[in-house]
Amino acid sequence: MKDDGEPKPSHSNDEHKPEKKQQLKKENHSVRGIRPRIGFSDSFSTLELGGLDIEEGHQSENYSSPRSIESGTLSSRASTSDSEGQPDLRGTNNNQWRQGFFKLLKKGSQMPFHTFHPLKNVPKLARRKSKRIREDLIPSLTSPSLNSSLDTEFCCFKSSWKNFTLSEIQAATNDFSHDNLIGEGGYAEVYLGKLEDGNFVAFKRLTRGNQEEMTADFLSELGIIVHVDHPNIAKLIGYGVEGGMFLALQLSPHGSLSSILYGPREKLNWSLRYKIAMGTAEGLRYLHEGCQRRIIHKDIKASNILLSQDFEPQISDFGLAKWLPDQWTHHTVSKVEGTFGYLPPEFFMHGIVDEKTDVYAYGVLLLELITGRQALDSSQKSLVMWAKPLLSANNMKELVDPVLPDAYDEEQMKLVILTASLCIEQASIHRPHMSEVLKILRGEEESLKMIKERQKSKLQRTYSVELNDAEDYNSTKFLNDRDRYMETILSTLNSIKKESNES
Ligand SMILES: Nc1ncnc2c1ncn2[C@@H]1O[C@H](COP(=O)(O)OP(=O)(O)OP(=O)(O)O)[C@@H](O)[C@H]1O
Repeated sequence: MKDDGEPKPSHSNDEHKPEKKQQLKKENHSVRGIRPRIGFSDSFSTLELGGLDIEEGHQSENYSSPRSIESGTLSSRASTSDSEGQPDLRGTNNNQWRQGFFKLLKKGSQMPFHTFHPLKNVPKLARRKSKRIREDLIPSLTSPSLNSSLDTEFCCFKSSWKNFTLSEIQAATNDFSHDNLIGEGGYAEVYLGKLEDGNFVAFKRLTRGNQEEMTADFLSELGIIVHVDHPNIAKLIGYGVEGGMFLALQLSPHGSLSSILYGPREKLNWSLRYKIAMGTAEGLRYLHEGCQRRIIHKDIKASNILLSQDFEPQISDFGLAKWLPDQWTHHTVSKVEGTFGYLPPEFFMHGIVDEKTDVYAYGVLLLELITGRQALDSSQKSLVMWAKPLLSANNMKELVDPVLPDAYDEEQMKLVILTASLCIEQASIHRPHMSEVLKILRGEEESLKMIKERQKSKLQRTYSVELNDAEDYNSTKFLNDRDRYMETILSTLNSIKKESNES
């Protein structure tokens, strides 16, 4: 990048160098596509829009994820839990708007997206009640209610996003100059771009996979990010579909949390870390409970938390995110997607995805903020495994990042440690929802009391009841560990309460 005297992201100086690029490549990138991505249970955005070819008007009716084909499991669709009771997405009923979508993307804001008018009286989907998936409640793609919802979604697709031409992106990024490369994930390169009006943006260019894989990832990310609007979610400015697939995102001047936490982390004093913990929790609560649909991010990790000028965290990278219909308690996937070190046990064991998948990853993120250690260290040792004995022993001194010697608010630290402990509970039912997480982090009396009651009653329960509740976790060792763990949580709660009574 030319030195034009313009402000640059603080991380740009060294990240532009080739050595830094190599370093970026070693980051703990997300895994996508080990198992086939099929079935309605994937995000509507991926699948509904995934049938589109990037070339205008070229649309395959028999679309399927190329990963499914590669893994040879497409034909065994019915045997995967993804597909059980799933409606056929390859029906032609929605072809009309499928065909239109890429045309709209290419035409950009001249073509208003509210071509898709909302249908009135769209029935509100009921909140889920039972633990099991009610197949009779699964909306059929051809059912009027689902089509209505789709229309409602797309009426919200603002036309204000800029459709960048390739030459505009090239001009902004110095023709994808290495000097402008500010980030690299497993699936994309991110370039600093300077627009004609002098504003800076981040251009995310999808780089991995073949055309169809990239199309599915691009549309998945675009399909989610255009529907969300929250101060703690990365902001989309525009997109480009010429000569590749690009998302133009608001530039985060400090880069990602991982670039600071695993770089010059002395910069991250405790109050900034607490702010990042709170803001990320707010963003996740919004995704899970506050926006039009339940969105599971599925890849919460330090490199997907971007930091604004004043260190406000913004959740980014919706390449793996899923929409869950309200009637579904969870969604079962048949492939491992996400990032090692952040994935909960039920995901590894049964492919279960729900809000608690993100809650677990958020717990790992809290541990990273507390300890300054990475989710997986250089020898692939998990932070959770390292931290659990210290959490059980309530060993705050050993847990806390050595670069924060006593320079932290002890009350806040205790609350964050407590929250992390709860979020990484092995059994997902014992993890809090994000709205509860926020209450705990704020130290709200009522929620602390509730946790205390819950922990007490859990301690009183017999092992057999525990086993029914969480059949995955049936080793005596684990149950012993958990008892110790719960006792620690109780004692932490007692000390927090005592301190707040004294003050
Ligand atoms: N808006 C932005 N502003 C500044 N830097 C950004 C921005 N978006 C992304 N980056 C940087 O680029 C990196 C890679 O981006 P991103 O995580 O979206 O790519 P990815 O290929 O989807 O990653 P993953 O392998 O985790 O799936 C981020 O970790 C961050 O450092």
